[in-house]
Amino acid sequence: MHRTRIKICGLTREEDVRAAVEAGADAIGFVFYPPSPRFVDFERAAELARLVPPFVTVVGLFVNAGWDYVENALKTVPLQLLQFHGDEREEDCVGFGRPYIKAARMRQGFDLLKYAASFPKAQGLLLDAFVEGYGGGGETFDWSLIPSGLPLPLILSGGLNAGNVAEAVRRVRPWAVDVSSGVEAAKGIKDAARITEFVAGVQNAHG
Ligand SMILES: O=C(O)c1ccccc1NCC(=O)[C@H](O)[C@H](O)COP(=O)(O)O
Repeated sequence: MHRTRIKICGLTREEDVRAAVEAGADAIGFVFYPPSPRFVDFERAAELARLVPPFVTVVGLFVNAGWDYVENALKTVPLQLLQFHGDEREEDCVGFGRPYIKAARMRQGFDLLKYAASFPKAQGLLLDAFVEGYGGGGETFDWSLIPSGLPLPLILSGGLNAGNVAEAVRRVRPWAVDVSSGVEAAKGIKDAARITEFVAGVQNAHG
């Protein structure tokens, strides 16, 4: 079994970036969605990104953002991967000169295979729970809704934490996991111990 990659999302503080990198995160995410309690502006994100060493991917998360907004982010922040977490279509996600992943908001009756087919250029599909406010809600979804035969690497998210991530990895076998609320002391404030426990939980899943 491959090593499950780990992304920690919604970082706003220097100590949290350091804690994520130190714990072994493969990627860190900045939320560029102003209504979010985890929102950071581009200048702040650029400062935080300076703390990220090589081979840890810096991801920018957008929700229904305009073209100029994403372009401006890219001018200021060294983003290596774009995460589109809203109602974007394929044509809204390509053309920025960066790979992208697309979030799917999982719920009963949602046709994930059809959805995946509408993002042929995506590098991966991030499965999140359907929550008000688009994401970062700390809620799990029914993992049995995930069909087999997905054409893209699967990134599992939504309500993961140190207590459930090992079971999630064993059951779903995702390429990667993504967490925000589950490693927080408060919204936007990460907790170093919870980050370390979460990473250990992923590693435990591999036996
Ligand atoms: O974090 C937010 O506030 C947010 C707002 C709008 C869209 C997405 C958002 N976050 C997404 C993530 O942090 C993760 O990709 C994922 O949803 C995990 O969230 P959580 O359930 O809190 O672990």
